[in-house]
Amino acid sequence: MPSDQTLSHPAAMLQQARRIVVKVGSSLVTNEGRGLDEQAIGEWCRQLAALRAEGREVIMVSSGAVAEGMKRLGWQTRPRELNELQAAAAVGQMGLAQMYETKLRENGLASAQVLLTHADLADRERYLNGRSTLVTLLELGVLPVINENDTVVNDEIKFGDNDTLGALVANLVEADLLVILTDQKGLFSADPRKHPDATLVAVGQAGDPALEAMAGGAGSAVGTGGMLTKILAAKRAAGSGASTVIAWGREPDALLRLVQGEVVGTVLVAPTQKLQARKQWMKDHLKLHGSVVVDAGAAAMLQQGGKSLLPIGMTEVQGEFRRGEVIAVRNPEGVEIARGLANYSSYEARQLCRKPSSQFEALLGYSAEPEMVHRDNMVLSR
Ligand SMILES: Nc1ncnc2c1ncn2[C@@H]1O[C@H](COP(=O)(O)OP(=O)(O)O)[C@@H](O)[C@H]1O
Ligand SMILES: N[C@@H](CCC(=O)OP(=O)(O)O)C(=O)O
Repeated sequence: MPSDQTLSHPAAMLQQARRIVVKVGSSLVTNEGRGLDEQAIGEWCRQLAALRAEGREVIMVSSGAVAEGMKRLGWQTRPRELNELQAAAAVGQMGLAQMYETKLRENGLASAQVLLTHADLADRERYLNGRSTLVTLLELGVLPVINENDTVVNDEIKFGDNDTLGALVANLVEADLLVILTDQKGLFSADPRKHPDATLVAVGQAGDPALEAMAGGAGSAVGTGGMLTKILAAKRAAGSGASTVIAWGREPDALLRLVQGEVVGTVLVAPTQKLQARKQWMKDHLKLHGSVVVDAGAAAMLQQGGKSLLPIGMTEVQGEFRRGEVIAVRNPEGVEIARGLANYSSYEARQLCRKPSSQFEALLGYSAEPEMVHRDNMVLSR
């Protein structure tokens, strides 16, 4: 549970956020459907560059492809046919990517376009691939700009829900903070478009069912998820220990003020810390598929050194598993000391036992990660 201290004073949590996912909705990005809002995108990119300069890692999740595509195709009303929505998304995504690339470059940042589907993140192997690509981009100082891959899926444009994608990305990279920028100042006690006397919620606990009751559907013609998907996204993000902020996208310096500890909009604090959340997730969601036995040196590196497991320390591979499945790591006595996601299948792992990474390419025919289980995907057993 967040301490009462964090709930009443979330400043320290905001200041300490190192890895941040920022999501902006269609209505903001496209000026309520009137076309890409160059000034607003430029403003966010300026702030993102400032966050990077402070050493924080940032990922942008941006909607707006359908709305921009409709404008480019001269469509006044949102089509009902899914294939037309998908076509509009394909047209609009070109403009969206181009605009972010230009504005980020103006602020000295390299960018990358990443199009994802929910199914990509549900599949264990693709999850690892997606995670490793995003983490590599962050390490390279490149800012990933993510949207749904609308060409091949249509659930998202049907339900219009990039808020969920933002939360899934926060889960994927184990972000500290998810910031959802929208066209309202935050979560109000009721939809402010219908209830002008509604009051702004400053701080709450992610996952609190009372918040869901306050949230209504979308208020604009281009936004689709409304506040409920944002509240549910906060709950989902909290599953990996990320807190969520819902704030107005045109609030001056919103991102910069947040990381200085100011409560801007609505701050929904995650009830569990990242490490606890990761342990819980491994326990709840994943079935154990096999084990690797390691030598005493490797066991010590894991238990005391805080290191990843390298194949050179492995002595035996037990059971059959695929890349991305959960395996146990056992010490020479057979006692489980850790659990984590395997970077290699059991077939590959048997070839890599006791081998240094310099030989992986010759043994497997391709070069891949030096670790059998990366530290970020591992929890120590007690
Ligand atoms: N309790 C609430 N507080 C604030 N906004 C709400 C609430 N309930 C519903 N809304 C509506 O949600 C809209 C934001 O969602 P949406 O239009 O999907 O935006 P976006 O494109 O940013 O995802 C607001 O314009 C507002 O009308
Ligand atoms: N991925 C699509 C739709 C996503 C969407 O509508 O989300 P949102 O505006 O955040 O509620 C797009 O870029 O238009």
